[in-house]
Amino acid sequence: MADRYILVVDDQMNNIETLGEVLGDEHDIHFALSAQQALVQISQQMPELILLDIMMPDMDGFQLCEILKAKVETRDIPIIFITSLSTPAQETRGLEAGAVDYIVKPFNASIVRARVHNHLELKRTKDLLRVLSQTDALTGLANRRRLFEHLDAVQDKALRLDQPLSVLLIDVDSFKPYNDLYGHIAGDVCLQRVAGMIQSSLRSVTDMGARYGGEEFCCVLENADQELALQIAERIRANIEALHIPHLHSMVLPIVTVSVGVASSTSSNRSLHANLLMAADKALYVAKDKGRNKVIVL
Ligand SMILES: Nc1nc2c(ncn2[C@@H]2O[C@H](COP(=O)(O)OP(=O)(O)OP(=O)(O)O)[C@@H](O)[C@H]2O)c(=O)[nH]1
Repeated sequence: MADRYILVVDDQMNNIETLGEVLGDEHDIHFALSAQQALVQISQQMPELILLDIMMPDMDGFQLCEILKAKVETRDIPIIFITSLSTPAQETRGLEAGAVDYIVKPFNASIVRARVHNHLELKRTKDLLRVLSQTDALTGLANRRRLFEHLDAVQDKALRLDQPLSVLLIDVDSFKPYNDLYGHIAGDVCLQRVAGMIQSSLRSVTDMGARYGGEEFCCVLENADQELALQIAERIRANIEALHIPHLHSMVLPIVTVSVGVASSTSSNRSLHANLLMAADKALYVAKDKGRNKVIVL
């Protein structure tokens, strides 16, 4: 698979070729002849695992490992040192720099294959667990934990880049009567459809939809001022209405509708950043109070 490759970093071409022969049948192998070249390649496409030599001119393997472990984007890439430096002190230094393993040359081909296999399995399991721990099981949207992590990150970014940031709080109207009339399982299906429509009404790269609570959703809109946030909120409201999911006991219409609270901040109004959710919640309350199926900004 193109997005699953192993990067071999070694200044000796013959070492790269040997590892290519050992692993090439089962893995996509890319190589870099220096630490600098490796950094460029990693910034273009993230490898699944790195096999790293230590003694290289300019920057050695220990330094490269430390740089990669210090960056959020690269710190989870497993690094295996593969080197002729064999003292316990050198091996300790490699493992303390953050490597998952340390293989001394000359190596045994089947042991290298087995270790690479094991570390890839471990990495894939960790990745899967991370995704599961950040995903809402019913709707597939981001869960609250992921939402708050994301909000922290985008708030910092908005301040740094001097960009506006908006959030939407979306609540399904009269959902208790929906459950009471159609049953809890139908209620779950309704939430899935609403979540799917929220997701597909957002901009793909800059927006995130999350399940905030039971029948409540939150969207984080990067680089969106109040005007754009209102447009997106209205699109979500109208698209959900257009699903025409029957709801004969709704106090609004005989179909499922949502109310939306909108809050926006600009970098000239920094104090709002911490309070965006609270402001959106107040706007949502007003949307409910004014009859539901509405988008409100205060
Ligand atoms: N089916 C289903 N129902 C849920 C889930 N989470 C929360 N609910 C239900 O959502 C309903 C929310 O009801 P309320 O908070 O009273 O609000 P409402 O009836 O939607 O009224 P308004 O929000 O004021 O329009 C409750 O009956 C919850 O049991 C879920 O995961 N599945």
